[in-house]
Amino acid sequence: MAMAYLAWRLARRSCPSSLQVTSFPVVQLHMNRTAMRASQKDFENSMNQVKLLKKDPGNEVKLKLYALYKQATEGPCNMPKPGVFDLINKAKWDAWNALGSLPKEAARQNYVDLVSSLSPSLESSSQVEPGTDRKSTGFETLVVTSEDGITKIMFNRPKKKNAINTEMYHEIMRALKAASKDDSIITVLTGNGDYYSSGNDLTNFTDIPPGGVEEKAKNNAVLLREFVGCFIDFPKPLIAVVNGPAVGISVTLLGLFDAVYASDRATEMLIFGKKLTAGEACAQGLVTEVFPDSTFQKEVWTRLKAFAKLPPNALRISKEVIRKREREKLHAVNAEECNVLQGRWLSDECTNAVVNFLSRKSKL
Ligand SMILES: CCCCC/C=C/C(=O)SCCNC(=O)CCNC(=O)[C@H](O)C(C)(C)COP(=O)(O)OP(=O)(O)OC[C@H]1O[C@@H](n2cnc3c(N)ncnc32)[C@H](O)[C@@H]1OP(=O)(O)O
Repeated sequence: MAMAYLAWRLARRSCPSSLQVTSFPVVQLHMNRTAMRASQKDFENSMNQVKLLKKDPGNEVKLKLYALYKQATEGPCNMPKPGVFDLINKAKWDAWNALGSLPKEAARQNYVDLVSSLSPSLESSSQVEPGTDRKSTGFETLVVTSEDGITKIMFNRPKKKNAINTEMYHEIMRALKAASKDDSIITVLTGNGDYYSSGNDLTNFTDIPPGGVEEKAKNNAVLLREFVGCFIDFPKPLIAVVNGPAVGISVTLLGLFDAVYASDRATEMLIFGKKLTAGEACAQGLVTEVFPDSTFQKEVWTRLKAFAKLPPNALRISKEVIRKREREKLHAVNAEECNVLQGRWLSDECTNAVVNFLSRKSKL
């Protein structure tokens, strides 16, 4: 895909000088959390978060929280059953009693999960204890976490090399919109597994609506325009942590990030199907800085943590000043390219390329 204007912008981008670093293994932290049961600390953080709920979660959820809290701290219900007219205490007793012999640890985990699922309705988490790791649920294709001023949006289809299917396009847009409004200072996109992303999921082209391929191409153009538009308009510093190879739309988007850090394991496939190494992409201004794969995560996250301590308003305003002149033009180019692509998706060349890929492993 030739995005001439972006390519021109990228060619002007220079690699900034090094910044100081400290240790910040965010990825490891996240993996440990998911692999283990909720700790007492997680439980206490969740109790604090409940106090910050902006919206009333409703009686059903409050009863569930009460019951899980009692079960986690005292074990199975040990109170005499209240009388039928003591409605409130009876409802609480019923909820607790319904948990039966659920172990304390499981109740603690369920409590943490339940609070985590309520996180979109949390009050500004600037009031949340520093260092608290909040994980947003409700995403099928992403893992979204917020910690130490950094919202991390991680593509999470590693078995498909993080190919972007229709659901993932929508979820990325949703995550970006939420990140633009949350209390994080910077937003990071990265990939889970050995790829950053293999670009558009080519099976997207096989799901043909009743209006046929023309309707499909039109829908794709609308989706792509909105998707790229979210990146053009994103108000906070946006950083790509390119952990492995990047292909197609995932490369094109890099031009809309404020910094792109790449592992030297990353290769990018660009115009004319040429593969660029991360070093070559850096020399061309597409990548800000390249790190050896062995130290990539540690060095990059350390640096990002330092960024996230910078004054948030100054960062936002600087981005606005730098980007506002080009935003209108980028939207115009985006609209034009989506129109062109709508036609290209109906071409024999595109059909053949998709069929060739899908028929490699008899996916057709
Ligand atoms: C709204 C529409 C927007 C359109 C604009 C966007 C345009 C683009 O992004 S164009 C670029 C599209 N991407 C590609 O053409 C890449 C296709 N993939 C590959 O060439 C290769 O898979 C690879 C080089 C990325 C990796 O090769 P390899 O290491 O040999 O691994 P596999 O091919 O076995 O892949 C593992 C697994 O993942 C599936 N997969 C990988 N990429 C995609 C993809 N882009 N779409 C769909 N599926 C993908 C692959 O089929 C394998 O699946 P299984 O066979 O089920 O294991």
